[in-house]
Amino acid sequence: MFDGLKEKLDRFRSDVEESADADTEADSEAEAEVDAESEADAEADTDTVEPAAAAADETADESDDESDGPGRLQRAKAFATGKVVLEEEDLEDPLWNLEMALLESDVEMGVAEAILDQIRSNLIGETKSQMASTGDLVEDALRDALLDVISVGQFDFEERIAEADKPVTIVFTGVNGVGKTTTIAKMAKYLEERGYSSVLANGDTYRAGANEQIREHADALGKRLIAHEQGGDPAAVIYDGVEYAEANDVDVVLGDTAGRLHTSSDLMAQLEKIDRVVAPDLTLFVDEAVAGQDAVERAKQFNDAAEIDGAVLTKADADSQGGAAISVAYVTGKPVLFLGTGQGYDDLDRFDPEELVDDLVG
Ligand SMILES: Nc1nc2c(ncn2[C@@H]2O[C@H](COP(=O)(O)OP(=O)(O)OP(=O)(O)O)[C@@H](O)[C@H]2O)c(=O)[nH]1
Repeated sequence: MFDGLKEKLDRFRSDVEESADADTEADSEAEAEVDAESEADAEADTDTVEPAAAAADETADESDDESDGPGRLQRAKAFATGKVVLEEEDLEDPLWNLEMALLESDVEMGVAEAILDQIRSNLIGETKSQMASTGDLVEDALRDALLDVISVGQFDFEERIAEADKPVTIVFTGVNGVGKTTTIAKMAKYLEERGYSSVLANGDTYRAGANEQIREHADALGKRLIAHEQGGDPAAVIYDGVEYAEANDVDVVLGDTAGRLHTSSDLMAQLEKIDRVVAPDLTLFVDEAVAGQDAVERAKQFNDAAEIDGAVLTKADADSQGGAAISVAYVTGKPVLFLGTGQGYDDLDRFDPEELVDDLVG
């Protein structure tokens, strides 16, 4: 998962190391020069001269140093005390390469910029002791920057379910073919393992064969399915699911919806009606991690049209880029809550930003 992105992040670390180490060598030579010059000056000063001439000499020395740039002197001094200052010029090329790498990985442009800004402000002027390598500094800066964008809006899903009045109604939205129905089945299993019963309600009354598809999952998992005829009212199906749950002490209603395009005003009217009729506790947007920027754009559009509470990204097992996983929360302000990591019912992982960042950067 996200292997391509991991490699690119790793390359950024070695880029900065190379760039900073090249400067460190130059600084070490500069420091030797500074030392040699001060020794020579000290000798000359003791041998000679009038105080006024010595003051003039000092001024000349300072302007010599400034001609090399104040940063160079600061770095030479820092080097002498076993510390090195990272400067903008050390990061210029590596940051440019990182930006390209993030965009190639389908990270949304605004998200890539936020990551770069954060890294820049974390690293520039940063000193490293001999104990902390440049690589460690870069790793920390990357970790902070990624965590900032990935963990936007996170909340504890299980706590939310535990605390909500039962039945809890969760509606799943998203375009078709991305793995919505499979995700609902996985969620039923996930909840069961945590002690919650669930009923499935097929609000996808649009697509021929949708009832059969979800029924297969319901049968395989031993779950009750509420379904109406094709062409029926999706809000009515989910409403029946809620009634069934109330009558039978079922904890969670998992409502599927038709996966028509987000540009369809029909679909949005349908979601609005579901909102009015059953007031879902959570609306989860489902899309494929592998769809990259397209998934990010759809998440934004769905959220604009019918507010979502969080996202599930499926097929993360087949995604080496990671762009959607990194971008969706920052762009929508709503958290990624789960990753689909395979076709089996157990392949639904709680999205843990820290774990993901450790995996990407560690
Ligand atoms: N590798 C992998 N495949 C997945 C994952 N989630 C779903 N799939 C597969 O994706 C395909 C489509 O999944 P569905 O659940 O039918 O998609 P859907 O969004 O419900 O499609 P519609 O019902 O047409 O809207 C199926 O073959 C699933 O097995 C996942 O996390 N990883």
